[in-house]
Amino acid sequence: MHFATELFPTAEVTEAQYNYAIQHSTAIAPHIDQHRAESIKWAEENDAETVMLVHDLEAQMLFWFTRMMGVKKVLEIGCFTGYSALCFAEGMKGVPDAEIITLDLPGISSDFARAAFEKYKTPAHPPITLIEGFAAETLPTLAGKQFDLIFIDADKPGYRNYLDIILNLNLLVPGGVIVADNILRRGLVADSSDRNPVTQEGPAVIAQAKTLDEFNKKVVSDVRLENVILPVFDGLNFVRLKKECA
Ligand SMILES: C[S@@+](CC[C@H](N)C(=O)[O-])C[C@H]1O[C@@H](n2cnc3c(N)ncnc32)[C@H](O)[C@@H]1O
Repeated sequence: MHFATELFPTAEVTEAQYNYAIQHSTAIAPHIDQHRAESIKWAEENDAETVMLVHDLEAQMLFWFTRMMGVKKVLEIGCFTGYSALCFAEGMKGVPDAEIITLDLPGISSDFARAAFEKYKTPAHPPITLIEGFAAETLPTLAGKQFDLIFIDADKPGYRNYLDIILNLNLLVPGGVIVADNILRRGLVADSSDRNPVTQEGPAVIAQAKTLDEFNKKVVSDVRLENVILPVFDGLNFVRLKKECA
């Protein structure tokens, strides 16, 4: 049985299922929907890629997941316009001493994100601090801090190094979870043969997928970690640091 094609028989049915899931899942707060619309408009006007934003349903999932885990401290690698960071903030609304640190390169998307964090902040939401610079350089400056949830959604070739830094500097609390996005990269990680039409985009996308494969292999073979990869959106790897590693 071809599991995926049985469950998602055509592109139209898949789209309909995603829309159904969005409509029948707890709605995201209106200001986050508004920020998504503003981000898309901003991206179109500034020649940035709207595809960078997490999917609407993924936004609902990040909010829900933050709530479910009772998260207090979030680290995000890859802020872009701040959309996913606002989802985490909503998930931690009302949680005492909660905080979010998000990393990205200096530039206009970071300026836009910072303005949004200011615009949508309330006394009930945790503060969001955006640190600009190459994540490989800014991550080590967080030594001494620990996070319950780390969302990796930046440059794909960097994932493997970010994981090493996180583990070497104990940035993840034992029992904490890393959520790594895009780890199946449009199917290329599992199948980069000619069967996958994405390969026609050139060798760079295949090389990028190879780095994600290395990340996934490192995760599953590291005895300190336990994980599950879900083939939803562009692929999510949920990675938990075992408690006995404390
Ligand atoms: C997919 S977007 C993040 C989207 C965001 N999580 C959201 O859904 O709202 C990836 C971001 O990673 C940033 N990025 C790329 N390379 C980076 C690096 N070396 N260090 C820090 N950030 C980087 C990009 O500037 C971009 O804004």
